[in-house]
Amino acid sequence: MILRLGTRKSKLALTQSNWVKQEIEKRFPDVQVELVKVTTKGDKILDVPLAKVGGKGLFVKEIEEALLDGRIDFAVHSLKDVPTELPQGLEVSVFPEREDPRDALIARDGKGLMELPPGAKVGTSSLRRMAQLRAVRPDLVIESLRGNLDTRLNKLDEGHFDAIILAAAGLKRMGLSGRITEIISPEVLLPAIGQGALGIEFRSEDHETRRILSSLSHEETTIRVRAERAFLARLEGGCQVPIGAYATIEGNELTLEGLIGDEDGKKILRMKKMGSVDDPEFIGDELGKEMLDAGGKEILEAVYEGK
Ligand SMILES: NCc1[nH]cc(CCC(=O)O)c1CC(=O)O
Repeated sequence: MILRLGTRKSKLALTQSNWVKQEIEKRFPDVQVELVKVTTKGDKILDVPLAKVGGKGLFVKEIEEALLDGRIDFAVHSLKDVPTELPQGLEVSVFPEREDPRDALIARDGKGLMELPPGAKVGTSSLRRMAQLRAVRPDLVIESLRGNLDTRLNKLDEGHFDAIILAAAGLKRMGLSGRITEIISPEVLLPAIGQGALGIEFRSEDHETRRILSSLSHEETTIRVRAERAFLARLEGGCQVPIGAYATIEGNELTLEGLIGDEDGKKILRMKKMGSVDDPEFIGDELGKEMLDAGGKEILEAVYEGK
């Protein structure tokens, strides 16, 4: 049997898709996974800060069209790029074991975040990173940095920046963890919702594909990302607003920490909620509600108005 896996063409997407292909073929000797390359809008617009392009799901829309058309059977996404609302008939419900969810600093001369000289130029295009960086190091000059991983590292190496911030997971998956000069603690930079996790998307009615993909599902990852994504759904935010959420599990207890900030890092609301691992959606939704009521709503409205 052949399963067609729709993938973006970036090196990271291909690495992730090939990893899933291998894992499936290892478990199901009579299944063959065939990669089908799909170009997304997010891959074409590489010169404009993503926040300005707007629109959720820039990296997934064309892939979802291919899924709905039946040109492909499933797709592997970086979960943090996947909006909470999906087209009718599709679902993202299989989550393999999460890679490192934290952000990483890559500095040209090996310095850590707090050792960067005053006024150092730091590249990132994520509003979440920008807001939190400005809160701890208001002196840094933060500038937009887009493009795939190689492009971003090249811009650092060419001297356009003193340091850049990237998700540790992408670097690790590509074998580039040697470039990391500091893994930044979630206490300083709360990660993006779903960062470091993969989400596998398929047609809800395709039971055979679901059965095969389910074998890759990782329980702890699934509980954590379900809580984080319920928080995101309550905030109705895409990755274009300064929000983050990070879930951890100890025993039967789930802790979810959420963040809502404004772009200049002047207002940052950070709250935590704990509960049972049995109901991650409840914890995510409740934390979202509590944070909106505690001033998050006003912060988000001001961010949206500025656009
Ligand atoms: N928004 C881009 C994006 N989407 C997924 C990753 C890689 C890490 C991951 O799987 O979370 C990245 C790059 C980055 O943020 O540095």
